[in-house]
This record gives sequence, structure tokens and C-alpha cells, in this order.
Amino acid sequence: MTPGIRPLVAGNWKMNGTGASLNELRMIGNGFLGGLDAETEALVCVPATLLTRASEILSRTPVKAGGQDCHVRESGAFTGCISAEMLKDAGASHVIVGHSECRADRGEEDAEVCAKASAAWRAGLTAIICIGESNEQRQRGQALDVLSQQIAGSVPNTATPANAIVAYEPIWAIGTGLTPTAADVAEAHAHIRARLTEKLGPVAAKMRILYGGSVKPSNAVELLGVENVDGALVGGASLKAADFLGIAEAYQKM
Ligand SMILES: O=C(CO)COP(=O)(O)O
Repeated sequence: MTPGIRPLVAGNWKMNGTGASLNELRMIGNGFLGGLDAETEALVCVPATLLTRASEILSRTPVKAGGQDCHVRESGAFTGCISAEMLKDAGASHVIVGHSECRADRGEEDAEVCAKASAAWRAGLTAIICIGESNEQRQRGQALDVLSQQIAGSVPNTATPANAIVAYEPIWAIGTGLTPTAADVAEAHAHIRARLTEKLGPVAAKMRILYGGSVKPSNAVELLGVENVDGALVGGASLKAADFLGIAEAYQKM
């Protein structure tokens, strides 16, 4: 946690969910409506196919709906792609950019991630910019250097706490049940805060830095309580309302 920063618990449904899953989303929305914790912000990034319905369901709750990726261009001959403007039109408030699964599957480089963050702002969305090292990079002792490079290349110089959120997702922790120790998370997040401050100046003190990778109710208090961890980006555990709400409840136990 960082004093003065309102934490964000964000779900990333990835390529999961059809209309039948919207009941879980309804329960997530109702959980926050029931006064879960007014100090905690919540967001669920659903597949684009569900965005219109999700944003309609969540519009009666404090929970926001987001997209999971966007194209850098506003429109054009890009079959199968979705622009930030389209996500905004469908009800998104945020979009994830640079997720390690997109970087790996589509060969996405830092410069493209940076352009996607700018595209998000053009459309009026907040960009959640993902960074994180692989297991090999960690074993070679390069984790912090990788984070420095990704921040240099993926975070636009015009990023502010209002339009950008950084998510630290060590690739080896995603979907594996493995998590870094609290000390490792603290080191990575302090490093990210320091590099953001070098790049953006004092505003970086107010920028949210989320942790992502195998967050679940049972480890949320430990991980979210770490200094400079301003919320979570949750994959698998965001698909079940009880788990997602259980993670958000961690803030009431601190
Ligand atoms: O990639 C993630 C969120 O973007 C994390 O996924 P898991 O929570 O399933 O490990």
C-alpha cells in the first residue's frame, strides 16, 4: 500500500467468459454495491465480446469494465483488431496493454506497448501497462534490469497517475500458483517506483503500481500489504465472484 493512493483490484478474464459468465460479474458488482470497501476501486477487464453487456450490468455498481488490449490506430483495415475508441464506445474505462501473453503471442515490443498506451489516452481510457520478467531472466539476475528497460520503452513520457497504471506481473507467477516472496515484491515495486520517478518526476509518487501473478484470497493480505503495491491485477481468481471479492476484502483486514 502507498499512503494517499486508493488501491485498485482489477480482474483480467483473458479469453474466458460467455454470456453465462455474466452472473459472476453481477455478483462482483453487487459485492461492491454492498459496501465492500468504499476506499477500494474495482475493475473487471472482460473479453471484448462481453464488454457492452458487462458495462451495462456494472453501471449500477461502483465496479468498472475494461478491455484487455487495443490496436494503436483508431480505425482502418486491421481485420480482427479492436481500437481503444471501440472499447470506449462499448463502455470501457480502462484497457490493459503489454500483457506478457500479448507480448509473447504477438511478438509485441515495448514501442508498440507505448503506442497502445497513447492510443488508450486518445480514446479517453486509462492504460494499465504491464511489465514483468521471465523465469530465465530472474535466474540470470536480470529481473530489475528487465523492468527498467520495459519502463523506459513501454511507459510514455506523458504518463500521469490519472491516465496510467503500471502492473508488475512476473511471467513465471502468472497462472502457476507461484508467487514471489513479499521481500521480492517489495524490491521490484520500489525499483519500479524509482524508475518511474526518474522518468516522470514527482507525479510518479501517486501512480498506482499493481501486482499480478497468482493472487488469490489466501495470499492477498500478504501481497497487497507490501509497500508500493497499490492493488492487484487478478487472472484466474477474477472469474469467480467469491474469489475476486475475497481478494478485495484483504484491504479490510490490514
Ligand atoms: O496475468 C494475470 C493477470 O493479468 C495473472 O493471472 P493469474 O492471476 O491467473 O496468475
